[in-house]
Parts: sequence; C-alpha cells; structure tokens
Amino acid sequence: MALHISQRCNAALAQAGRQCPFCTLGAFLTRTPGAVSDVALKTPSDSLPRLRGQRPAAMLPSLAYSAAAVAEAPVLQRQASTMFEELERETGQLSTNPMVPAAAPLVVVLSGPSGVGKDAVIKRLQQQNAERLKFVVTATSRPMRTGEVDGIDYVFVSRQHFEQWIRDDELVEHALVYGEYKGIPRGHITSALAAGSDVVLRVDIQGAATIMRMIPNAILIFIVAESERALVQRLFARKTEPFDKMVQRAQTARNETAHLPNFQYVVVNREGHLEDTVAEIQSILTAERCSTKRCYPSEA
Ligand SMILES: Nc1ncnc2c1ncn2[C@@H]1O[C@H](COP(=O)(O)OP(=O)(O)OP(=O)(O)O)[C@@H](O)[C@H]1O
Repeated sequence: MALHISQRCNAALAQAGRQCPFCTLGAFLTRTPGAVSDVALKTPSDSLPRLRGQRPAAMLPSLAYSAAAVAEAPVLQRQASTMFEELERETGQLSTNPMVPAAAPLVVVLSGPSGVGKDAVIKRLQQQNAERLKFVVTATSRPMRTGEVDGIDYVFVSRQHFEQWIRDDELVEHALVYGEYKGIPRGHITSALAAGSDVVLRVDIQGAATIMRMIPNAILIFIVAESERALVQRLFARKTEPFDKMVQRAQTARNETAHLPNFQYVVVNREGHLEDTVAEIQSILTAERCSTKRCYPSEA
C-alpha cells in the first residue's frame, strides 16, 4: 500500500507510485515500512532529524508542511522587490487599484402576506447587520400596536399628515392597506443610498410593484408561511386584529400569493424556524453582493 504524505489525500492511498490528482504538494511515500529515506529526498534538511525514527502516521502532518515549504523555497529565496521588478519588466506596472469597481448598494424589498413574519425577520436582520443594512422605516396612519416604537417599527403619523405627504409627493410609494395608509418617505431611501448603505424596505404587494418600476435593480424577496393555516395561526397568536380583519387578511393572502412570480426570491418562514428564514435571506444578500451585475450594472 502507498501512503500519501498529506492526510487530506487519503483517497489516494491506493495509488502506489502515482501522484495524487487532488494534491498540489506533488510528493508521496511509495511504500509504508518506516521508510523515512523515501521521504527525506523531498523534505528540507532541517526537518530530517525530527522525522527520523518516527512512524509514518506520526510523520504525516510534518511531511505535508515540509513538502509545501519545499515547493515554495525557490520563490522565497528571491527578494520580493527584485521579483516585482523582474515581473513588471515583463508585464508592465502592476496596478494596486481594486480589480473590480465598487459594487452598487443593494436595495432589498421584503414583502409577503400580513402576519407572515416580515417585521420579525426585519428585527432579526437588524440585530445581525446593524452596521451594514439600513432599514427604511415605513410610515403608516394606523395606530401603534403594543410594544411598537415610533421611528423604529414604523413612523406613525395621522391620516391628515399622511394625506398631506401624498399631495406634496413626499412618498416613493404609498398604498391603502386594510383601510390604513402605508408608504415610504422619499428622503429615507435617498439618504441611505447616498451614504452607500444597503437598504431594506418592507412593502406590501402594491408597493413592491411600484419599487420594481422605480428601481429595476432592487432585489424582491417574497416571504410565505408553509401553509394558509400556519399563516392564520400566527395572526391568531398575535392578537392584534379583530376576527373580521383576520378573515380579510387570510383572503387577501390567497390573492397576494398569485403575484409571487414577480419576485426574484421566495423564502418560506416555517413555524418556529425564524432563524432559518433569516439565514436564507442572509444567503440571498451574500449572493447578490457577489453578483457581477452589482459592479457592472449596465452590462448585466
Ligand atoms: N417563524 C415563525 N414562527 C412562529 N411565529 C412567527 C414566525 N415568524 C413570525 N412569527 C410571529 O408571527 C406574528 C406575525 O409576525 P409579524 O408581525 O412579523 O408579521 P408581518 O408580516 O410583519 O405582519 P403585518 O404585515 O400584518 O404587519 C408575530 O407574532 C411574530 O412574532
């Protein structure tokens, strides 16, 4: 049997006398029996006293390290500055500029039926990304629920105040949702984007359609529950609506789900699995940050 010197390459143990295709170290023991000399040819001389007399298994980590060092030795022997000079004679001056342009900030739209958990998801995202994500607080004319904080959960304004905003064109989008106004003040988005922050908006289906038209690069994420029943269960547990409003919300949820294909992503917020939901959304944001269309929007 052959023993590969890198423990990560155990898959290649049977490849006696052949180099492991998965390993870049390019060295291996061809026979097992304590044959330090087989290896000695491929290790730096200062390692040998340490290795002599050791069993092959005990040698494996040091050998893997030594072989990597040997591979790098010719490179390390040169002065780095000389190398750069030599290399730049061939390639021209090496740039220290970033290799890709700075990515445009993300505009993330979270939407989904009433009671699905949008606010719960946003609170958790806020805790995890206080520095990186700017949450644009929606304004509403509805009364504050117990536990809500003005300016954090929503900006709570009177109906008259909201209608004045509409007349003054102060809102990016607004909608009458279950008899109450909801909308996003224009200045909240522009100031966050001007600061270079990624921005998260919470909007209802109608608002998502407006944002989609205004900001074509926006990332639209639709949150659903695992079933209608689970959704209604959450509304029951939240106890913030009378029964007739719950019926209305359950019916609306059914219609809203028909708009799902207009969104790029759908995330299922399963009962008791809020953390998984938030993790999935974080994965979407990570992938979007790596997308080339963020650096080269006009070519995407
Ligand atoms: N994964 C989950 N499992 C169990 N309960 C959840 C989960 N996600 C959210 N909830 C709870 O469900 C209720 C509704 O959530 P939330 O208020 O965040 O919904 P929403 O989508 O913001 O609703 P609305 O649009 O009506 O404001 C809350 O009591 C919340 O704590």
